This record gives sequence, structure tokens and C-alpha cells, in this order.
Amino acid sequence: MQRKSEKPIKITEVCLRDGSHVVAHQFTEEQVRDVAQALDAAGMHYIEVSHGDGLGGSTIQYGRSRVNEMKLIETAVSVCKQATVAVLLIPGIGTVNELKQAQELGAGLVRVATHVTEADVSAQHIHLARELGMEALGFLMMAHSAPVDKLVEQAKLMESYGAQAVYVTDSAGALLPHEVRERIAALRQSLDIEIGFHAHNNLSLAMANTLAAIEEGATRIDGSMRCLGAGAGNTQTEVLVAVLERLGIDVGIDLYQMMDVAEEIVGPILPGSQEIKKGSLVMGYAGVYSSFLLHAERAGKRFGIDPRDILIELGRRKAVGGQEDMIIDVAAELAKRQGKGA
Ligand SMILES: CC[C@H](O)CC(=O)C(=O)O
Ligand SMILES: [Mn+2]
Repeated sequence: MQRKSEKPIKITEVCLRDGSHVVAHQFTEEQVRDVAQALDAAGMHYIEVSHGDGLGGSTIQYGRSRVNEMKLIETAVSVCKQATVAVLLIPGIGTVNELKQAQELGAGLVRVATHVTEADVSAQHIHLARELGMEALGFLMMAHSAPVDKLVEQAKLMESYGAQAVYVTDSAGALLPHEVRERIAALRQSLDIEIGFHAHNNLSLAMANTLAAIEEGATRIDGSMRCLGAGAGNTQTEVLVAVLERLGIDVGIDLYQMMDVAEEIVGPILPGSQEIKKGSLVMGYAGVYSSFLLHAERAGKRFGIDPRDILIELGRRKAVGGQEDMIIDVAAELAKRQGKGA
């Protein structure tokens, strides 16, 4: 494989943040401690810990956490000897106060996440993170939904605010490999900072897309152990480590230890198998935010309608992260149209 960057690949393990959606934000302190400790020992570079919707996400709208995320961050930091604990922040859900608190507890990196067309709301948080001495990266969500030149324009904004990398975030798991290539190549051409890629496996393309991104020069890569991430999960990290090794890309992470963590520590946390089932498949197909899955399934049950209809309609309306309340509206409307009641 010809990599178009000389920089080392840095992996961020997101199961303790993106996986929070899968467990309805019910991670315990013990689970976070065990996973973080084992990943750190295996050589993982970054371990992201936050509510699934980022700092401040524990609300009725997004789902309340069982344990305050600051406690979870503190716990992860206390067991990491070499890995950096990362947090995610969506401006408006999380605030500068939560960012300061996370930094005081030892978080060393923040990914400031915005919808792909709304990078301007990230300025304050990126500036603050840099002032606090954190690594500050931009995370452009729903990257499939904007034309490439728009993505480049928005990434440049984040770079101008001080972001040290910008991610192409395939929140819906909707991108096809050639679309990933186009996006990473365009960003590489226009930006001087590192480019990252975050996949969801809803169309079974997470690994293929990740390799396409790496080939085009992405150096910051996300994965989740056992695909413990929203929808059908992310690029499966322990598999990624094996594939990179086969490609001759040394990331300094112990493969056997990763396999053991995946099976013995993360496996028992999974509420079910992270296969591509009808809900996640429809999200990739219709371009819907992966974290909407549980909400749509619950709304489907409540209104007696097929969650796929809700997801397709949300895709049609181009719903963005943060609009979880729209899921109930859509379900109520569809139920009325189909002559069903809550
Ligand atoms: C709600 C935040 C979201 O889960 C961030 C993310 O991982 C994505 O957009 O894929
Ligand atoms: Mn995600």
C-alpha cells in the first residue's frame, strides 16, 4: 500500500465514547477502568471517554449517563500510564466549563465536533483547548452530506482556529471508498495539518474506507473494539491493528493483547452482537446519524411503526446531530399518516 503521508498513524479508541450510544450511556466506573487500563497496557495511543454525545451530553434529550462523565474521565486518566485520554465536545451541548473541568482531570486532547457545514461554532472551544495546552482537533460530522469543496472550506476554518488535525467523520456510515478518497485527498491538498478519519460500519465499509483514507494520507484513525460504537459500530480496532501489521505499518500496539481485551473485557459489555442489522443498514443507506438508532427503535415501539420508516424520513429531512427531538416528531407524524397511535 502506498501511503501519501510519512507521518505515523495515531489511533484513537472510541468504544468508551461512541460505544456509550450502544449501552444507552450506562457505562460503569469499573468498565471504564478495566477497558482503559487494558488498552493502555496494549499500547493504545488515545482513549476517548465522554458521554456518547460528548461532554455535557447527559440530558433527557440525549440520554442520561449512569455515572457522571467527569468521574469516568478521572478514572480513565488514573489508570493510563502512556495513553492520552481524549474527550469529545459538541459546542452547545458541551461548554467551555466542561472542557476546563475535563482538562483539569487530565484529559489531554479534545475533538471539537460540529456538523460538516458549521465549523464556525468551534472557534471558541479550539482556542480555549490550545490555551489550556491540550491537543485540539476538529471533527466534521456527517461528512457524506456536503460537497467536497464545502468540506474543505469548513476544515480550513477549523485549521485557522488552531485545530491540529481535522477529521472526516462518516457519522452515518454512508461514504463509499471513492468518496472517502476524494475527501481526504482534497483536504490533504488544501490543509497543512493532519487529516483524520472516523468510520461507521453500517454498509460494511468501515475497514475498506479506513484503508482508503490511510492510503490518501490520513494519519489520525478511529476504531472501536468489537465495533462498540453507534449503529453497526466503527472500524474494529483489534482487526485494524492486525491489518496494519500485515501492511507493514507499525503502530506499536500489541496485537495479542488487543485480541484479549476485545474478547475478555469489551465482549462482556456488549448488549448484543454488533452486526449490521436492518436499523444500521438503513442508516448507512439513507445517510442517517448512527447515534439515532436507539432513539428510532424506541420511537418505533412507542408509536407502533417500523423504525426503518422513521430513519428513512430522518435521512430525507437531513436531520443533524442534536436534533434527537425530531425523531419523536417524525414518528408521531408517520404514525398519524399510517393510522396508528402512541
Ligand atoms: C453525537 C456525537 C457523535 O456520536 C459523534 C460521532 O462519533 C459521529 O458523528 O460519528
Ligand atoms: Mn461516531
